[in-house]
Parts: sequence; structure tokens; C-alpha cells
Amino acid sequence: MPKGRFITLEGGEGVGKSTNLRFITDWMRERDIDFIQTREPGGTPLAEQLRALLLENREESVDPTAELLMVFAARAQHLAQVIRPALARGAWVICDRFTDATYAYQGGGRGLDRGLIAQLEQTVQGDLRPDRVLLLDLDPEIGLSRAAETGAADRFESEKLGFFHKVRDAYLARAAAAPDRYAVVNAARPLDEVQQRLAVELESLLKHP
Ligand SMILES: Nc1ncnc2c1ncn2[C@@H]1O[C@H](COP(=O)(O)OP(=O)(O)OP(=O)(O)O)[C@@H](O)[C@H]1O
Ligand SMILES: Cc1cn([C@H]2C[C@H](O)[C@@H](COP(=O)(O)O)O2)c(=O)[nH]c1=O
Repeated sequence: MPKGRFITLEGGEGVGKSTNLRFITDWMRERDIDFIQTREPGGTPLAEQLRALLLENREESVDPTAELLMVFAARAQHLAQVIRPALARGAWVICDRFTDATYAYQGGGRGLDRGLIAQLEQTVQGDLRPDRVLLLDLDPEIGLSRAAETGAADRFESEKLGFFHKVRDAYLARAAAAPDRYAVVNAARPLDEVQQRLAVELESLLKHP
């Protein structure tokens, strides 16, 4: 049976995830790879409803622990309904954000305890972790100005610059701690260069399951 791969695409706001997801899915289609594209928070009707609740701007401030639990509630549903079944049939899964975003946004940005995040990760995912995390890294000032061109700011995008520096630092710290599983891609480089780098990572995943 073919072995699926679990790939996640990560990074701060406006780093080019949507643009590069199109490149990645085209790359898979050209190789006749059985794959699904999905995202977090979201990926099922219930998880998409939780996403809308998490992203919408609201008067009431959101307690960071409530935010964390909503993220993991969406993830539990997404894993059960979409990710685990796809991997079980041998498909590749390319997911726009996953638990590294929780370590970066709720851990780094909100300052929640990493140990608590790790406990929830183990409870919700068991031993399942992405095979490769493609981390698009960019100075948040550049990312936010790119993101501003694509629409109105949601609840996360409305945070202050310092929040996004903490998010970036948390992502980079995770990548530095497990360099075999993370590919840090400089998203400040021209798009064709970014995509050449992504292609190298994808080829290596194809050759070395
Ligand atoms: N390497 C790059 N160099 C210059 N501009 C880029 C690069 N990558 C993406 N962009 C541009 O940056 C903008 C944001 O890209 P994109 O929407 O793909 O980012 P995103 O991370 O998905 O952000 P968001 O979550 O806000 O949609 C787009 O206008 C895109 O064309
Ligand atoms: C998975 C996950 C996501 N977030 C935040 C990060 C982003 O601001 C939004 C998702 O929007 P985008 O279209 O991917 O930019 O959700 C988070 O805070 N924690 C998470 O675990």
C-alpha cells in the first residue's frame, strides 16, 4: 500500500501560504499523487464554524485558554473526519497550518504554557506529527503589509507587531530544535526562488518516505 505523507505549511501572516499552496498542489497533481488539501483551524463543517468564531473580531476579549481549547477542539474533529482517514488510505495530506501554529500563536504570541500545549497535543493527536513542516519565514512587518493588501484584518491579524515577533520567534525555535522535520524557507526571497526551495523539499519527501 502507498504510504501517505503529512505535510504542513506554516508561517506568520502574509508569508505567502495561499500562493505557495497552489504551487504545492500543482506539483502533486503533475506527479499523480493522491492528496488532499486542507487547513486549520477548519477542514470540516464543525471545525470551520470554530474557525469563524476564532477569527471574527469581537467586543468581548477572548481568554487565551478558551482560544487554545477551541483550536484543539477543531483539530480533534479535523483529525477524526479528514486527516486520519486520508493518511490511512495512503494519501498525502497538505495542511495549511497545524499544531506548530498553536505553539507559535497561543504559546509564543499569547504566552501560554508550552507544557499545557504539549499535553493537549498528545491527547488529541497521540503520536501523529507532520512528516515535514514547511515554514515560510518572514519579517512580520513585511508579512503584515503583504496581508493588508489581500483584505480586512481578522482578530489575529489585528494584533500588535510585538505579538507577531513572538509568533515568529516561537516558530523558529521549534524548527531549530528539530531540523530534520522542518524546512525553514526565506519568504522574503522572490517567489520563484521560494518555490524552487519548496520543490527540493517535496522531491526529498517523495524519495525518502
Ligand atoms: N515571495 C514573495 N515575494 C513577494 N510577494 C509575495 C511572495 N509570496 C507571496 N507574495 C504576495 O504576498 C501577498 C500575500 O500572499 P498570500 O495571500 O499567499 O499569503 P498568506 O500567507 O496566505 O496570507 P493570508 O493568510 O493573509 O492570506 C500576495 O499579494 C502575494 O502575491
Ligand atoms: C491552526 C492555528 C491557527 N491560528 C491562527 C493563525 C491565523 O491568524 C489564523 C488562521 O488564518 P490563516 O488564514 O491561516 O492565516 O488562525 C492559531 O492562532 N492557532 C492555531 O493553532
